[in-house]
Amino acid sequence: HPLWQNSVYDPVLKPLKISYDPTTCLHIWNNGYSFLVEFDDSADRSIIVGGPLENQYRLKQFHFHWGAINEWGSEHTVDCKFYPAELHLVHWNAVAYPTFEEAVMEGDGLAVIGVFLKLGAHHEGLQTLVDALPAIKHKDTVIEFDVFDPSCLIPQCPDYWTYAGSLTTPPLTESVTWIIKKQPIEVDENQLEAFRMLLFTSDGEEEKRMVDNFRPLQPLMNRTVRSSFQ
Ligand SMILES: NS(=O)(=O)c1ccc(C(=O)NCC(F)(F)F)cc1
Ligand SMILES: [Zn+2]
Repeated sequence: HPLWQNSVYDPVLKPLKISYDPTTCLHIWNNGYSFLVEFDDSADRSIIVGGPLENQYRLKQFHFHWGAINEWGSEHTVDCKFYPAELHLVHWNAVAYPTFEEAVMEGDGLAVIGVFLKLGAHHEGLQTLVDALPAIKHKDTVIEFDVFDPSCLIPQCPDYWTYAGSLTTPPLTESVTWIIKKQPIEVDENQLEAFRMLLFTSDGEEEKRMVDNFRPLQPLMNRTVRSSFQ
């Protein structure tokens, strides 16, 4: 969604508090749309609270969206500008709902932190993920991933935009409180290229490179985007 132009500063918005336990990391896999790092969400061990949220939310997985070239790839824009990639950290409201699947259907069910990736310096923390990608080149391949702290992918700057939105892939349910960080993280060209080496296709099928796995921009309609900063 086009951020900034239609956003209004909300002084009531609190800082977002993020506390992840790196040992809740389970595995990294290629689901045929993106690559996901999944976490053990059977207890409140990796959670976010505060910001625009009423409850605390549990981390379930994170994944990315990216383009075939650096001119586009993100699912949100700032000043009409796309970033080459966007990270989504997906959390669910385990206080209000017994399962993730149920939370997906509720207006306050999910909270997704969006982080823009921009071309720049090498990102040490991301490299750990990049090194695992060749092992999950094909759809439905998975490798164990024991310890990873996703906080290393979230910029220090506390500023964010927030709005009530939806999943960006089917079933597109309107269950997401979006929290988009203003500051991007920097990654280098080799790291972006590593994303583009993944395949949408399974082993043995005709290879289709996993690129442009983003939803096209959607109209904001009558939604208000609030900013935590002036
Ligand atoms: N790209 S996004 O909006 O962060 C996004 C986040 C999560 C899901 C997801 O879990 N879909 C599976 C479900 F829930 F069963 F439907 C889809 C999209
Ligand atoms: Zn996503």
